[in-house]
Amino acid sequence: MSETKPIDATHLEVQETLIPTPTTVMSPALPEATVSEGTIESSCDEAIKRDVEVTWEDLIQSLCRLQHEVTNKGATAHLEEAANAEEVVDFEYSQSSSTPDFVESNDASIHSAYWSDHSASWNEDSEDAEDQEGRNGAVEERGHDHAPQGPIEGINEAKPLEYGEISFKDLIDPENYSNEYFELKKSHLGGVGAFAKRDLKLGEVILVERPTIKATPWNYYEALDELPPELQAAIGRMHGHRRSFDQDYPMAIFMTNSFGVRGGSCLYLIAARFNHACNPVKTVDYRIVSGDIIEFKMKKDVPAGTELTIAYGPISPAGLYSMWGFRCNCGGCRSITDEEVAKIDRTWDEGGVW
Ligand SMILES: C[S@@+](CC[C@H](N)C(=O)[O-])C[C@H]1O[C@@H](n2cnc3c(N)ncnc32)[C@H](O)[C@@H]1O
Repeated sequence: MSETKPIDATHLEVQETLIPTPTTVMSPALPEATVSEGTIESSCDEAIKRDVEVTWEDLIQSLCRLQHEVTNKGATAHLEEAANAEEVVDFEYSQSSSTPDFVESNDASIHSAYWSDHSASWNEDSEDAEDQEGRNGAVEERGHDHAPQGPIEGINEAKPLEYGEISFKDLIDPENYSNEYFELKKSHLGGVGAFAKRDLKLGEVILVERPTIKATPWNYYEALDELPPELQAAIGRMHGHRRSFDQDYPMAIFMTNSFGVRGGSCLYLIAARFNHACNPVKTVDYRIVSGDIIEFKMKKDVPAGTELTIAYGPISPAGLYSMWGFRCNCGGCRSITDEEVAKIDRTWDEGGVW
């Protein structure tokens, strides 16, 4: 088990705006962010309602709108910046993300984001813009005092770990990771999940992690090649949901598990193991600080043994099915119907969303 101790992270710079979600949306030529201030609906839902196919353009447009809704003022600038640079724009997985308060604040059915916001704020429950600004300003003070930290036993034992650095020993065996707060083990939701080892309290920071890979879909394979074989093997064991027939498994792993950050997507071998629950039900918020360090904080009190969940982003149950391949049954959302599933499956049969 990794040891933890309070850390002094006041020097860390908090990232301005982040979109948390384990999902990344590729957009070499990013569509202009046509935004509305109204209710957020995913393109999948919209398409289903309109009885039309889900198209790549629908999805991108909807996510752009979501991003704007979530980050309010900040998103437009981010999108424009990304478009100018022809960058990938990621929507955290909400393995996205959601900006501060982001996801949750905007749509009851959407849940804050897995791969969260580009902002310093936690993707927790809604707060008004003024409050968010205040929180952003106060981030350093309130910040990292409970965060797990090294040194940790194992290969790196002699060298103190940086803030959020997970030991190599843990990274090459992530399925068995455990710290003071939670352990990874088999989940009834699917695959591996994170479970509270003791009663956890609202506000406790339970995980801080640096990315093992920070990349875009265009340089992901090179980044993967540069890792030690043990880390490549650990990544190769992760779950990957293929979103189209021409997506290979390594890319599916990256897309299923990475969180969008400014300028790319980050793969965190521990954070990626948290399963999804929609906003009202999720128990953990997350945010990105210093560009690419992810922090998970308890959103509510939970008893020992509870599976800990984050929201994969501002996304509907239909979107979750399309992007991550599961039917959300968290109790906090309207479950996707068999008819909707069949419609999305037909879209895949005809070539996938993107
Ligand atoms: C980022 S991974 C989460 C960790 C994953 N369970 C594992 O074993 O590595 C996302 C995948 O976990 C599963 N998953 C996450 N949340 C789920 C949920 N609420 N219900 C069912 N499956 C879920 C889906 O297979 C999804 O594609």
